[in-house]
Amino acid sequence: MTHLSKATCEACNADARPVSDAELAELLGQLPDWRCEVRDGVRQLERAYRFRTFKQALVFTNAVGGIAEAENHHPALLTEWGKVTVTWWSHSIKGLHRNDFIMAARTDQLAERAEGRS
Ligand SMILES: C[C@H](O)[C@H](O)[C@H]1CNC2=NC(N)=NC(=O)C2=N1
Repeated sequence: MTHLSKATCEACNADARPVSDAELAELLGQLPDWRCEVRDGVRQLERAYRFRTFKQALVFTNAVGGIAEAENHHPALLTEWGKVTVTWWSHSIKGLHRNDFIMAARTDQLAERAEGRS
């Protein structure tokens, strides 16, 4: 089975299939630091990363923006002093697609290489 971070996103349109409850559990098992939140009935994947400085948080924020642009799949990003909260979901299906788990795994890869993690 391909690790999520090595998988590629597929084009996701309004009739794409959301992950099932069983797939959600299985995919979350591969992303132990992420949690599933439900906001206005929309399932979202979320993780906070901590940094020593705001500048390092901002550098990481821009790096996540870079992979989002490359894959045309975009997160919500909350950048604070010492912390970046990343939230992935698929707007087109108002829920979670396999793409969101791929991008969460790719986000973890960026974090592993980021400066100033605390
Ligand atoms: C037109 C463009 O491809 C779409 O709007 C893309 C852009 N980025 C996106 N990002 C996310 N998270 N969900 C989407 O449905 C989405 N759709």
